[in-house]
Parts: sequence; structure tokens; C-alpha cells
Amino acid sequence: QDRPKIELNSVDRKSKVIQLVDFKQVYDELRQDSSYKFAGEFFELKEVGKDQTTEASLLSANRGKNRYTNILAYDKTRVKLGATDDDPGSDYINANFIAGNNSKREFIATQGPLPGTKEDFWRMCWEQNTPIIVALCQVVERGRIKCDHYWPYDSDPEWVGSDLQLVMERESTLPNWTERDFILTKGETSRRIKQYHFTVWPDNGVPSSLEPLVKFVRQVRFEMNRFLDRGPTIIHCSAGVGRTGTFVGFDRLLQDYENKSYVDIFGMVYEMRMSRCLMVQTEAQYICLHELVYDLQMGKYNFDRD
Ligand SMILES: CNC(=O)[C@H](Cc1ccc(NS(=O)(=O)O)cc1)NC(=O)[C@H](Cc1ccc(O)cc1)NC(=O)OC(C)(C)C
Repeated sequence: QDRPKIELNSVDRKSKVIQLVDFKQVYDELRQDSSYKFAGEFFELKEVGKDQTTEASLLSANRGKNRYTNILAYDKTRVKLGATDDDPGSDYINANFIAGNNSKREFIATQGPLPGTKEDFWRMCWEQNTPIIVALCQVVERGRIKCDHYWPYDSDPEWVGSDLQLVMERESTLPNWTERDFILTKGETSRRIKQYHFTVWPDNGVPSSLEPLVKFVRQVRFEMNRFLDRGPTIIHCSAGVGRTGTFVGFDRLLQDYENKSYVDIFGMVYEMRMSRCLMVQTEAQYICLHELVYDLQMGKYNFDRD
């Protein structure tokens, strides 16, 4: 039987295009021998982007604004807050712009807010005109605090900075995620912001079943497409790299599968890691991106039921 021509752009070290007609064979080859070839591909991504500077993250005034010592924001892609004159580092938040299929700044990837950066987080939401927040971690996971509870517990208005007022208008808990509607007000102007909070994704890992995550990503994409005139969607987990990068990968691959005859998962992760470190943090998450495309090819998901 003629082996299908598999386009692995070994010459271009930044991409590995796989034609969808060849995907099952390529996926099976990568999985052979305990995913030996997956491990090799993921290792090729290890140093991508790491030669870029993170000077703002390392300013003494900003060190306390980083949740983790090894997750810093590249200067080139970092989100800059409107600086206040007298405070060095006042423009800093641990967040980077990330490209989506539709624009170079379709997403903002950020760490789970700290108690001391919660107001910076809401200031970023306002300044970037964000319509949607995607939260991918729980406040506490396996007994460790992973993210501040940066939103109100009830419908009482809260001040989240000297001039920003936040109200939670609605909270709806579903089996795998919770949806919250906020109104953020500055002076006489109010904006609606929707939070999609996925609650069943273990840190450093992948969900036990991909189907709830696929449905979640599709729901967020449906909502994003209603707000194309607004700013970037903010995505966070605890560090804002592993689960966050995998979410962006799912969003892009679900669109690519509908609109293209090929995928380039390696190239997509390469591009993400040029914008923020460790995006798609683990090999299991990297494999999970491929499993999504394999499952789509095998007709595993019937989206008509959504
Ligand atoms: C493997 N874990 C880590 O690298 C985490 C940062 C992190 C990354 C990704 C995720 N997953 S997520 O992006 O999906 O939330 C959680 C936490 N870092 C820490 O815990 C670092 C230690 C560390 C681990 C690994 C490494 O290579 C360098 C330094 N610890 C650390 O920052 O300690 C504080 C919180 C007390 C300041």
C-alpha cells in the first residue's frame, strides 16, 4: 500500500505541518514506543523563547507581583497598564498578549491574580476593554492556594481600585463550569464582562475526559464571536501557562479543523512560547492537543447535541 506523503517540515524548525488525511498515521507513529516521538518533539520546544528579556518582571518593585519565581512575562509581549507617575513598575502585570486565529492580540494569558494584584487585574480588564474572562483553575487545588478569589461572593458592589466598581449580576453553576456576569463601572461608564470558570482541570495535567473541555471551548468561542468589537479575552489558570496555553490550542485547532486541510500543532505551540514561557507546559498537554484532532477525525464529538 502506498504510504501517504506526510509533510513534516523538518527543514522549517518552527513548524511541523500535518495534512488531516495523514493525521491518524502520524498520531499513531508519534505514540509508538511510549510516545517516544512525542517526547522528542516536545523537547524541541523546551528552549523556545527563553532568550527574550523579562526586565520588568525582575524590577524590585514588581517581584511581589509574580505568583511564581519561574513564570515571568517577556517584555516584548507583556500587557502594560496605564502607569501612574510616581510608582516605578506601576505599568506591570504578569500577563502577555497571545495570538489567536483572528488577531495577534486575541488573548491575554495571565497568572491567577494574587491578593496584591487583584486591582491590577481589574484595571487590565478595563483598559483592554475585555469582554470575557476564562478561569481554568480553582482557588484552592489539593490544599494549595492557586488563585485569589478576585470576584465578589455575592451581588454586593465592591470597589476594585480607586475608581472601578464591580458587581456580580448572575452566577450559574453547571456540571463542569460556572458562568458569572459582572458589571464593571468607571465613572458614568459601565461594561459587562462574562467569566467562564472551568473547574475540573487538574494542575500540570489534562481533564479526565476531553469532551467537557471541547464543549467549554466551543461555548467560549461562541461568546467571543459576539464581541469581536471588544478587546482581548483574558485567560488565566494559576501560572497562566499550562492550562491556559492548552485552552488557546484547543480554540485554534477547533477552528483549523473546520477551515483548513492541515494542522501545525508544533508551530502553534512554538508561536505561543515566543509570547509567554511554558505555554502548553507538559508533554501530556501537548499530546492532548493531538488527541483532540484525532478524536475529531474519528468523529467522536457530535456538536449538533450542544
Ligand atoms: C512545575 N511547577 C512550576 O514550574 C511552578 C509554576 C507553575 C507552572 C505551571 C502551572 N500550571 S498552570 O499554568 O496550568 O497553572 C502551575 C505552576 N513553579 C514553582 O512552583 C516554583 C518552583 C519552581 C518549580 C519548577 C521550576 O522549573 C522552577 C521553579 N515555586 C515558586 O515559585 O514558589 C513560590 C510560589 C513560593 C514563590
